[in-house]
Amino acid sequence: MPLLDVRALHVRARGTDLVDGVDLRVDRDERVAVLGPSGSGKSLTAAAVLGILPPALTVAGSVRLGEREVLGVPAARRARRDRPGSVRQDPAAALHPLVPVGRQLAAARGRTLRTVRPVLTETLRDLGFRDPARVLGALPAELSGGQRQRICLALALAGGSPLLVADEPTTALDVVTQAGVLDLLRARTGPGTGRGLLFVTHDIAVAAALCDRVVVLQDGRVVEDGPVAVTLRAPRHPLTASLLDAARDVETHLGPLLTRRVPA
Ligand SMILES: Nc1ncnc2c1ncn2[C@@H]1O[C@H](COP(=O)(O)OP(=O)(O)OP(=O)(O)O)[C@@H](O)[C@H]1O
Repeated sequence: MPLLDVRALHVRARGTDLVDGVDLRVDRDERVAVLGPSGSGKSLTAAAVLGILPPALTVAGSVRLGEREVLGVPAARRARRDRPGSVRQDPAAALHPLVPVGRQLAAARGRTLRTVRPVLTETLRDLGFRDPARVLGALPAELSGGQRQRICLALALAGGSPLLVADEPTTALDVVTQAGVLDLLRARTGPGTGRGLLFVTHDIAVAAALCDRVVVLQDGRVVEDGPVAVTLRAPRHPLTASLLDAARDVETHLGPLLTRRVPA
């Protein structure tokens, strides 16, 4: 049984289908990229899975987490196991600004900081923090953007759901920090971890580097769905081909710069 099974998902605003019959699934140990241009319905699809759609939007279809139907159930009314871990583009917005990071991480586990301090210290060390004690006592504003995003990843992992939904989690980060967050996502989800990842991005290079399968959206509809290696080698839909061409253009321009050596 898939971790996530979305069938014929519709999200509507005032009679217009913004998401128009999306089917997608994420299996255990699988990383799936949802790729598409701006406005194609990626974030609304992710929001429907997470239960965070604005109330003015109406939904139809089915979103199953394991065997449980959750479509239309807001995150706040869901059982903990039905709240997928969530990593968003803006980590500052995902964290309470006035509560120390350690207390937020403990609360995500439904515990007090005192009882889970050793586990959290270990988790933060695993996520590359050299000074976990300071980080546990810090307010989000006292951390860098990349550190905050790693805390959001820790929060997402602490929730207990085997499914992670990441919506453009690296878009706001510099390339070095971006690579670090992608490495962590690669290590914590996918083959051998028992976890699945739904990864929303407009960046085909990031999708290719991280995910096993890619689902391409255009105007709220799935236009292509297949293994990353096959789909990107031989795209069947013109949109996928044009996204690939754009990525190749960047590579053509960057290639000479990347191989140029700094003179000694
Ligand atoms: N609350 C809302 N009310 C009405 N329309 C909305 C609402 N939220 C999003 N939309 C519209 O729905 C469409 C899909 O939006 P969505 O945010 O899912 O796109 P996206 O593919 O994630 O784009 P981006 O990459 O720019 O984030 C867009 O045309 C957007 O303007």
